[in-house]
Amino acid sequence: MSKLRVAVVGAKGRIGSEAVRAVEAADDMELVAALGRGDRLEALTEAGAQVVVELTHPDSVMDNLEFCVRNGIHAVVGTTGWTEDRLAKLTSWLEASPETGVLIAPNFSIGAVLTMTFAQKAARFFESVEVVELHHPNKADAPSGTATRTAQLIAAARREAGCAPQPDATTTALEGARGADVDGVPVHSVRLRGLLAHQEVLLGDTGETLTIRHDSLHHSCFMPGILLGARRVVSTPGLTFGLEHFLDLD
Ligand SMILES: NC(=O)C1=CN([C@@H]2O[C@H](COP(=O)(O)OP(=O)(O)OC[C@H]3O[C@@H](n4cnc5c(N)ncnc54)[C@H](OP(=O)(O)O)[C@@H]3O)[C@@H](O)[C@H]2O)C=CC1
Ligand SMILES: O=C(O)C1=N[C@H](C(=O)O)C[C@H](O)C1
Repeated sequence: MSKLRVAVVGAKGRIGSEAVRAVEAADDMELVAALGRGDRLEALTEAGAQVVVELTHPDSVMDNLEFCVRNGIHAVVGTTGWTEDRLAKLTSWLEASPETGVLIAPNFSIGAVLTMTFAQKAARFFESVEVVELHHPNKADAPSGTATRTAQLIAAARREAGCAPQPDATTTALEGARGADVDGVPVHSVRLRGLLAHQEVLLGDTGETLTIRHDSLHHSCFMPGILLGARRVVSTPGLTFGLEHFLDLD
Protein backbone atom coordinates (compact mmCIF):
# COMPACT_ATOMS: atom_id res chain seq x y z
CA MET A 1 0.00 0.00 0.00
CA SER A 2 1.31 3.47 -0.84
CA LYS A 3 2.30 5.70 2.04
CA LEU A 4 0.41 8.86 2.98
CA ARG A 5 2.40 11.87 1.76
CA VAL A 6 2.54 14.25 4.73
CA ALA A 7 4.13 17.70 5.11
CA VAL A 8 4.66 19.69 8.29
CA VAL A 9 4.43 23.50 8.26
CA GLY A 10 6.00 25.09 11.32
CA ALA A 11 8.52 22.26 11.29
CA LYS A 12 11.10 24.01 13.47
CA GLY A 13 8.72 24.87 16.29
CA ARG A 14 8.17 23.13 19.63
CA ILE A 15 5.32 20.94 18.43
CA GLY A 16 6.24 21.02 14.73
CA SER A 17 9.68 19.50 15.29
CA GLU A 18 8.10 16.69 17.32
CA ALA A 19 5.53 16.17 14.54
CA VAL A 20 8.33 15.85 11.96
CA ARG A 21 9.85 13.03 14.02
CA ALA A 22 6.47 11.34 14.52
CA VAL A 23 5.61 11.40 10.80
CA GLU A 24 9.08 10.08 9.92
CA ALA A 25 8.62 7.24 12.40
CA ALA A 26 5.13 6.26 11.14
CA ASP A 27 5.26 3.18 8.89
CA ASP A 28 2.31 4.29 6.78
CA MET A 29 3.53 7.87 6.17
CA GLU A 30 6.21 9.62 4.20
CA LEU A 31 7.43 13.06 5.23
CA VAL A 32 7.56 14.90 1.89
CA ALA A 33 8.20 18.45 3.14
CA ALA A 34 9.05 20.27 6.36
CA LEU A 35 8.57 24.02 6.04
CA GLY A 36 9.62 26.81 8.35
CA ARG A 37 8.99 30.54 8.26
CA GLY A 38 9.98 32.05 4.92
CA ASP A 39 9.79 28.79 2.97
CA ARG A 40 7.64 28.81 -0.19
CA LEU A 41 4.24 27.14 0.16
CA GLU A 42 4.57 25.97 -3.45
CA ALA A 43 7.02 23.39 -2.08
CA LEU A 44 3.93 21.56 -0.79
CA THR A 45 2.44 21.03 -4.25
CA GLU A 46 5.85 20.35 -5.77
CA ALA A 47 6.39 17.61 -3.17
CA GLY A 48 2.94 16.13 -3.85
CA ALA A 49 1.78 16.53 -0.24
CA GLN A 50 -1.62 14.94 0.44
CA VAL A 51 -1.87 16.22 4.01
CA VAL A 52 -0.33 19.25 5.68
CA VAL A 53 0.11 19.32 9.44
CA GLU A 54 -0.16 23.02 10.29
CA LEU A 55 1.58 24.03 13.54
CA THR A 56 2.62 27.66 13.20
CA HIS A 57 1.08 30.80 14.68
CA PRO A 58 -2.36 32.42 14.69
CA ASP A 59 -0.96 35.14 12.37
CA SER A 60 0.19 32.58 9.78
CA VAL A 61 -2.41 29.84 9.80
CA MET A 62 -5.01 31.46 7.54
CA ASP A 63 -2.64 32.09 4.62
CA ASN A 64 -1.29 28.57 4.92
CA LEU A 65 -4.74 27.01 4.96
CA GLU A 66 -5.97 29.11 2.06
CA PHE A 67 -3.07 27.78 -0.01
CA CYS A 68 -3.72 24.18 1.06
CA VAL A 69 -7.47 24.21 0.45
CA ARG A 70 -7.18 25.99 -2.90
CA ASN A 71 -4.70 23.30 -3.95
CA GLY A 72 -6.79 20.40 -2.66
CA ILE A 73 -4.33 19.51 0.12
CA HIS A 74 -5.99 18.18 3.28
CA ALA A 75 -4.92 19.78 6.55
CA VAL A 76 -4.59 18.83 10.19
CA VAL A 77 -4.41 22.05 12.19
CA GLY A 78 -3.15 22.50 15.75
CA THR A 79 -2.57 26.23 15.53
CA THR A 80 -4.84 28.28 17.76
CA GLY A 81 -6.66 31.60 17.38
CA TRP A 82 -9.94 30.41 15.88
CA THR A 83 -12.83 32.87 15.75
CA GLU A 84 -16.25 32.67 14.09
CA ASP A 85 -14.99 34.95 11.30
CA ARG A 86 -11.97 32.78 10.62
CA LEU A 87 -14.04 29.61 10.60
CA ALA A 88 -16.51 31.20 8.17
CA LYS A 89 -13.69 32.15 5.82
CA LEU A 90 -12.21 28.65 5.96
CA THR A 91 -15.64 27.13 5.35
CA SER A 92 -16.08 29.28 2.25
CA TRP A 93 -12.73 28.06 0.85
CA LEU A 94 -13.77 24.48 1.58
CA GLU A 95 -17.07 24.95 -0.23
CA ALA A 96 -15.09 25.78 -3.33
CA SER A 97 -12.95 22.65 -2.86
CA PRO A 98 -15.55 20.08 -1.75
CA GLU A 99 -13.26 17.05 -1.65
CA THR A 100 -10.75 18.63 0.72
CA GLY A 101 -10.80 17.95 4.44
CA VAL A 102 -9.54 20.13 7.30
CA LEU A 103 -9.34 19.00 10.91
CA ILE A 104 -8.86 21.74 13.49
CA ALA A 105 -7.99 20.24 16.86
CA PRO A 106 -7.80 22.65 19.80
CA ASN A 107 -5.88 19.86 21.49
CA PHE A 108 -4.43 16.62 20.09
CA SER A 109 -3.86 14.85 23.40
CA ILE A 110 -6.36 12.20 24.45
CA GLY A 111 -6.35 13.42 28.06
CA ALA A 112 -7.25 16.95 27.03
CA VAL A 113 -10.01 15.72 24.71
CA LEU A 114 -11.40 13.63 27.59
CA THR A 115 -11.16 16.63 29.94
CA MET A 116 -13.36 18.61 27.56
CA THR A 117 -15.82 15.73 27.26
CA PHE A 118 -16.01 15.19 31.04
CA ALA A 119 -16.40 18.93 31.68
CA GLN A 120 -19.19 19.13 29.12
CA LYS A 121 -20.95 16.21 30.85
CA ALA A 122 -20.53 17.63 34.36
CA ALA A 123 -21.37 21.24 33.50
CA ARG A 124 -25.13 21.13 34.09
CA PHE A 125 -24.87 19.52 37.53
CA PHE A 126 -22.95 22.36 39.22
CA GLU A 127 -23.95 25.94 39.91
CA SER A 128 -20.45 27.32 39.35
CA VAL A 129 -17.73 26.46 36.86
CA GLU A 130 -14.41 28.10 36.03
CA VAL A 131 -11.50 27.10 33.80
CA VAL A 132 -7.84 27.62 34.66
CA GLU A 133 -5.28 26.99 31.93
CA LEU A 134 -1.55 26.99 32.68
CA HIS A 135 1.17 27.12 30.00
CA HIS A 136 4.82 27.91 29.34
CA PRO A 137 5.50 31.66 28.97
CA ASN A 138 6.45 31.42 25.26
CA LYS A 139 2.93 30.50 24.28
CA ALA A 140 1.53 32.67 21.48
CA ASP A 141 -1.91 33.41 22.87
CA ALA A 142 -4.27 33.55 25.83
CA PRO A 143 -6.61 32.07 26.66
CA SER A 144 -5.47 28.78 25.17
CA GLY A 145 -7.45 27.25 22.32
CA THR A 146 -8.25 24.32 24.58
CA ALA A 147 -9.60 26.51 27.39
CA THR A 148 -11.69 28.54 24.97
CA ARG A 149 -13.17 25.38 23.48
CA THR A 150 -13.73 23.86 26.93
CA ALA A 151 -15.60 26.97 28.08
CA GLN A 152 -17.69 27.02 24.89
CA LEU A 153 -18.65 23.36 25.33
CA ILE A 154 -19.52 23.95 29.00
CA ALA A 155 -21.61 27.00 28.12
CA ALA A 156 -23.47 25.11 25.38
CA ALA A 157 -24.23 22.20 27.74
CA ARG A 158 -25.54 24.59 30.39
CA ARG A 159 -27.69 26.46 27.88
CA GLU A 160 -29.14 23.19 26.61
CA ALA A 161 -29.95 22.11 30.18
CA GLY A 162 -31.58 25.47 30.96
CA CYS A 163 -29.08 26.36 33.72
CA ALA A 164 -29.24 29.88 35.12
CA PRO A 165 -26.17 32.11 34.70
CA GLN A 166 -23.71 31.30 37.46
CA PRO A 167 -23.75 33.54 40.51
CA ASP A 168 -21.01 36.09 40.97
CA ALA A 169 -21.69 39.04 43.25
CA THR A 170 -18.09 40.27 43.14
CA THR A 171 -17.27 43.89 42.46
CA THR A 172 -13.91 43.82 40.70
CA ALA A 173 -11.59 46.64 41.67
CA LEU A 174 -9.03 45.63 39.07
CA GLU A 175 -9.84 44.67 35.48
CA GLY A 176 -8.97 41.04 34.77
CA ALA A 177 -9.30 39.87 38.35
CA ARG A 178 -12.08 37.48 37.38
CA GLY A 179 -10.36 36.26 34.21
CA ALA A 180 -11.76 36.36 30.68
CA ASP A 181 -15.45 35.80 30.10
CA VAL A 182 -15.90 33.05 27.48
CA ASP A 183 -19.63 32.55 26.91
CA GLY A 184 -20.27 33.32 30.60
CA VAL A 185 -17.55 30.97 31.87
CA PRO A 186 -14.54 32.65 33.58
CA VAL A 187 -11.25 31.49 32.05
CA HIS A 188 -7.95 32.22 33.84
CA SER A 189 -4.56 32.02 32.09
CA VAL A 190 -1.33 31.31 33.96
CA ARG A 191 2.05 31.61 32.19
CA LEU A 192 4.86 30.02 34.17
CA ARG A 193 8.38 28.88 33.31
CA GLY A 194 8.67 25.13 33.84
CA LEU A 195 5.14 24.37 32.68
CA LEU A 196 4.11 22.92 29.33
CA ALA A 197 0.30 22.73 28.94
CA HIS A 198 -2.16 22.12 31.77
CA GLN A 199 -5.81 22.76 32.48
CA GLU A 200 -8.19 22.56 35.41
CA VAL A 201 -11.93 22.73 35.21
CA LEU A 202 -13.34 23.67 38.63
CA LEU A 203 -16.98 22.88 39.27
CA GLY A 204 -18.76 23.74 42.49
CA ASP A 205 -22.10 23.44 44.20
CA THR A 206 -23.35 23.48 47.77
CA GLY A 207 -20.98 21.48 49.94
CA GLU A 208 -18.88 19.98 47.15
CA THR A 209 -16.47 20.71 44.33
CA LEU A 210 -15.21 18.64 41.44
CA THR A 211 -11.86 19.34 39.79
CA ILE A 212 -10.97 17.86 36.41
CA ARG A 213 -7.25 18.33 35.74
CA HIS A 214 -5.10 17.41 32.79
CA ASP A 215 -1.32 17.80 32.42
CA SER A 216 0.63 17.60 29.18
CA LEU A 217 4.15 16.78 30.34
CA HIS A 218 5.83 16.39 26.93
CA HIS A 219 4.95 17.30 23.35
CA SER A 220 4.91 13.58 22.53
CA CYS A 221 1.37 13.47 24.00
CA PHE A 222 0.06 15.32 20.95
CA MET A 223 1.55 12.92 18.38
CA PRO A 224 -0.97 10.03 18.33
CA GLY A 225 -3.74 12.60 17.76
CA ILE A 226 -1.85 14.29 14.94
CA LEU A 227 -1.16 10.96 13.19
CA LEU A 228 -4.77 9.83 13.65
CA GLY A 229 -5.94 13.17 12.26
CA ALA A 230 -3.73 12.82 9.17
CA ARG A 231 -5.00 9.30 8.49
CA ARG A 232 -8.65 10.25 8.88
CA VAL A 233 -8.81 13.72 7.33
CA VAL A 234 -8.08 12.44 3.81
CA SER A 235 -11.46 10.68 3.78
CA THR A 236 -13.38 13.36 5.71
CA PRO A 237 -14.19 16.28 3.41
CA GLY A 238 -15.16 19.64 4.85
CA LEU A 239 -14.36 21.10 8.25
CA THR A 240 -14.07 18.91 11.34
CA PHE A 241 -13.61 20.86 14.59
CA GLY A 242 -12.24 18.74 17.43
CA LEU A 243 -10.34 15.46 17.49
CA GLU A 244 -13.24 13.86 19.40
CA HIS A 245 -14.99 13.44 16.04
CA PHE A 246 -12.27 10.97 15.02
CA LEU A 247 -12.37 9.07 18.34
CA ASP A 248 -14.94 6.58 19.53
CA LEU A 249 -15.70 8.09 22.95
CA ASP A 250 -19.12 6.46 23.57
N1 LIG B 1 -3.65 21.57 19.12
C1 LIG B 1 -2.67 21.14 19.92
O1 LIG B 1 -2.74 20.04 20.50
C2 LIG B 1 -1.48 22.00 20.11
C3 LIG B 1 -1.45 23.23 19.55
N2 LIG B 1 -0.37 24.04 19.71
C4 LIG B 1 -0.42 25.31 18.98
O2 LIG B 1 0.45 25.21 17.88
C5 LIG B 1 0.99 26.51 17.58
C6 LIG B 1 2.50 26.42 17.61
O3 LIG B 1 2.94 26.18 18.94
P1 LIG B 1 4.49 26.01 19.29
O4 LIG B 1 5.06 24.89 18.51
O5 LIG B 1 4.59 25.99 20.76
O6 LIG B 1 5.07 27.40 18.75
P2 LIG B 1 6.55 27.69 18.23
O7 LIG B 1 6.70 29.17 18.20
O8 LIG B 1 7.54 26.87 18.96
O9 LIG B 1 6.52 27.13 16.73
C7 LIG B 1 5.86 27.72 15.67
C8 LIG B 1 6.78 27.61 14.48
O10 LIG B 1 6.07 28.02 13.31
C9 LIG B 1 6.93 28.90 12.57
N3 LIG B 1 6.12 29.72 11.69
C10 LIG B 1 5.42 30.83 11.97
N4 LIG B 1 4.81 31.27 10.86
C11 LIG B 1 5.12 30.39 9.88
C12 LIG B 1 4.78 30.29 8.50
N5 LIG B 1 4.03 31.21 7.91
N6 LIG B 1 5.28 29.27 7.79
C13 LIG B 1 6.08 28.35 8.35
N7 LIG B 1 6.45 28.38 9.65
C14 LIG B 1 5.95 29.39 10.40
C15 LIG B 1 7.66 29.67 13.64
O11 LIG B 1 8.79 30.32 13.12
P3 LIG B 1 9.42 31.58 13.93
O12 LIG B 1 10.03 30.96 15.16
O13 LIG B 1 10.41 32.15 12.97
O14 LIG B 1 8.31 32.50 14.27
C16 LIG B 1 8.02 28.53 14.60
O15 LIG B 1 9.15 27.81 14.17
C17 LIG B 1 0.38 27.45 18.64
O16 LIG B 1 -0.78 28.05 18.11
C18 LIG B 1 0.03 26.51 19.76
O17 LIG B 1 -0.99 27.00 20.59
C19 LIG B 1 0.71 23.65 20.42
C20 LIG B 1 0.74 22.44 21.04
C21 LIG B 1 -0.36 21.51 20.95
O1 LIG C 1 0.78 26.53 22.89
C1 LIG C 1 0.71 25.40 23.45
O2 LIG C 1 1.68 24.91 24.05
C2 LIG C 1 -0.54 24.67 23.38
N1 LIG C 1 -1.51 25.16 22.68
C3 LIG C 1 -2.80 24.59 22.51
C4 LIG C 1 -3.85 25.48 23.14
O3 LIG C 1 -3.75 26.72 23.02
O4 LIG C 1 -4.81 24.96 23.72
C5 LIG C 1 -2.87 23.16 23.00
C6 LIG C 1 -2.07 22.90 24.23
O5 LIG C 1 -2.68 23.54 25.30
C7 LIG C 1 -0.64 23.35 24.05
